[in-house]
Amino acid sequence: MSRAADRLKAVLNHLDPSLACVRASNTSGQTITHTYQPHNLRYTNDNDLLSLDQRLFYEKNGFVVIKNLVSKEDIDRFRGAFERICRREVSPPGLLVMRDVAIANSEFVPDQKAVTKIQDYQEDPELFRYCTLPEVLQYVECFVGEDIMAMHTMLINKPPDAGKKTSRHPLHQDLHYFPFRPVDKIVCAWTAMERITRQNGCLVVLPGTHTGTLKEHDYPEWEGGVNKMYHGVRDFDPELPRAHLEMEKGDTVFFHPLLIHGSGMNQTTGFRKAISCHYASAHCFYIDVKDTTQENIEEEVRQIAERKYGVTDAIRFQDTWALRGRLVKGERVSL
Ligand SMILES: CCCC(=O)SCCNC(=O)CCNC(=O)[C@H](O)C(C)(C)COP(=O)(O)OP(=O)(O)OC[C@H]1O[C@@H](n2cnc3c(N)ncnc32)[C@H](O)[C@@H]1OP(=O)(O)O
Ligand SMILES: Nc1ncnc2c1ncn2[C@@H]1O[C@H](COP(=O)(O)OP(=O)(O)OP(=O)(O)O)[C@@H](O)[C@H]1O
Ligand SMILES: O=C(O)CCC(=O)C(=O)O
Ligand SMILES: [Fe+2]
Ligand SMILES: [Mg+2]
Repeated sequence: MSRAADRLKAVLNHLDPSLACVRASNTSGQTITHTYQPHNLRYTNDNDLLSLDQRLFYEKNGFVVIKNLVSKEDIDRFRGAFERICRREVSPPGLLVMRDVAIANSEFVPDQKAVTKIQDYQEDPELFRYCTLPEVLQYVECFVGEDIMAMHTMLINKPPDAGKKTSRHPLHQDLHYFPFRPVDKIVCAWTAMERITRQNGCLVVLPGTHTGTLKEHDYPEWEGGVNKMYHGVRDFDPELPRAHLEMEKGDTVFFHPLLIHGSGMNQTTGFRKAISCHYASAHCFYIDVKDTTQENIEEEVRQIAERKYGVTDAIRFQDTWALRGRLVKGERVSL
């Protein structure tokens, strides 16, 4: 970032919000004038980590990619932990193993369906280390503040498409799954565990959609089938510009829970891996989703809990989150 921008940032931090514009001099003594709109910086905090350009990018687009954030060594360790789970050498409590709806052969276990993702790895110490990495948390703090909960953990192992396009993830907003607010105090960290391209199904985002509202979600009408709980935004404007986020091993994208995103099919023979965690401020609060568009996902979670644990109404949707959430920094307040 330029010196002038640095100085502008310093000015902005001490500015009376009622002022309409600021003037600063650049290094050659010329006066530059910038319009200051306080609401433009509603999504990020200043902790001297994100540059002003990166903050403005997130404010405008709803995501920011940080190159080479997680080390290759750590990623190799996460991969090892994932393989141990696939080989059934370990079975952390609460872990959900999901197999692709169309695939019958696994990467590691013959005669088993391929693991397409594991979810809720909070009791696997090696995998959960990802959620506590200081290099990740320092960025998370820029979005949610100092008291941080790790709410939702996944390792996605997008399989080679079996020919039915079921390896796609429909366009969606993650907030659809979350009964907690405020929305701006939630952020996802998603780290590429290898080189991820359009070929193997990179993340696809609709920049700027984080400024909208939560939309109605349901299963897309795809001929080849859709994975359980992979709801998509019901009406989205197909003309909206898309950004295909091609990333290298270790690159990490932070994105807002209203940002519409998905991923395309994996047209390679390898399994495309990414590890992610959704963080929320520990000051967030639970909401009741009854009579909202989120009722349909609440009902599906209830059915799965019933099938898996034999519980019916004993556990509320909010409780399933309170049980899985883990404090990773500061103080646990209301989540
Ligand atoms: C920000 C958040 C974004 C997201 O989290 S989006 C995705 C959220 N996904 C999830 O929460 C994962 C949901 N998955 C699950 O709960 C389980 O994997 C699932 C689908 C219940 C299967 O559980 P298991 O009991 O381990 O599997 P099973 O082999 O006994 O099958 C039971 C019945 O489920 C079916 N099934 C299995 N995998 C599926 C799939 N991928 N898509 C759709 N249906 C699937 C399977 O055919 C079987 O059906 P049936 O009982 O024979 O009629
Ligand atoms: N009808 C739909 N409803 C919801 N999501 C969709 C629909 N059709 C496609 N998508 C999703 O839109 C996203 C972007 O698809 P797009 O075709 O732009 O990318 P891709 O398939 O990754 O790349 P490429 O165009 O190179 O094949 C993917 O997440 C895909 O799953
Ligand atoms: O890794 C991917 O394909 C995206 C997964 C995703 O967006 C999700 O599970 O919510
Ligand atoms: Fe998502
Ligand atoms: Mg496509």
